[in-house]
Amino acid sequence: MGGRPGSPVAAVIPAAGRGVRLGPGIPKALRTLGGTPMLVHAVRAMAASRAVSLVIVVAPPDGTAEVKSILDAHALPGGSPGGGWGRTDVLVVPGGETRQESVRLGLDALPPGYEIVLVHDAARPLVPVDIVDAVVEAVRDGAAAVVPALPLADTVKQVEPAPVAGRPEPVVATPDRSRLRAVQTPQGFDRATLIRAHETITDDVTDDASMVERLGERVVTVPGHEEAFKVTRPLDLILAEAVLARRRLNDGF
Ligand SMILES: Nc1ccn([C@@H]2O[C@H](COP(=O)(O)OP(=O)(O)OP(=O)(O)O)[C@@H](O)[C@H]2O)c(=O)n1
Ligand SMILES: C[C@](O)(CO)[C@H](O)COP(=O)(O)O
Repeated sequence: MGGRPGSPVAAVIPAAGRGVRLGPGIPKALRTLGGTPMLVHAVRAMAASRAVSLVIVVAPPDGTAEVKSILDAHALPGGSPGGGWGRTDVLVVPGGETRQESVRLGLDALPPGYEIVLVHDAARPLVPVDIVDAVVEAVRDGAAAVVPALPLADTVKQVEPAPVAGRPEPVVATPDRSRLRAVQTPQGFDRATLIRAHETITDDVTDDASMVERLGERVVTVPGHEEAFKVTRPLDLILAEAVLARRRLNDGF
């Protein structure tokens, strides 16, 4: 592939999940971190990259108006009309039943001209801009799909799942940990490849890059970052608050 040096970049942020594993409450993306909704942190993280000129937020299906008003309330003063995020425009569309469906609905709203697309979980609010830029650069250099990845700290076992949760599960294999990676977002794509993947793969998958793999296309990694972790369970929220507090201390506000 020849590379896409100057292509404008759009980011789709799926934010329509309920956050069941985080516990009862409002949708996860709207829960606050340091007093600011997680989704706003995620939009800021994308807009912090000079490459990203459009963010498409995929909101809970019954929460589009609320998400728009939250984003308006946190927009920068003097931003572009309807956007308010400096160089970056922000659109809000309703999401679906699964993450995969929400991403597809976000892609349906993608205007022409954006040949590079990032997909970033609202649930990864603290991803550093260097990771966003590294993913963009790798797609601009010609990769069809790019994922930020980290080595694992734990040994991983493959099991025969128990019919009842919590019961012992027979271990069937221990994959070589040195060849495993935990992958994060933003994942970056050549637009046409990502759209073809979403049109072709209909069974449930847990990330967009695996859909591209199933097309037989090459997916590559760039180094991820510990602070790009996904807020999934209650302890993650405590960790995210601590990371944010440390950043604010270091930045002097
Ligand atoms: N129907 C869905 C489900 C998930 N997501 C988004 O996909 C990202 C990753 O999903 P996850 O962390 O699993 O979030 P939830 O689905 O909200 O969490 P849970 O599985 O605990 O309910 C989140 O930003 C979430 O909002 C989405 O846009 N639409
Ligand atoms: C896309 C992802 O964040 C990559 O690690 C992850 O697969 C999302 O999983 P979830 O169960 O939808 O949170």
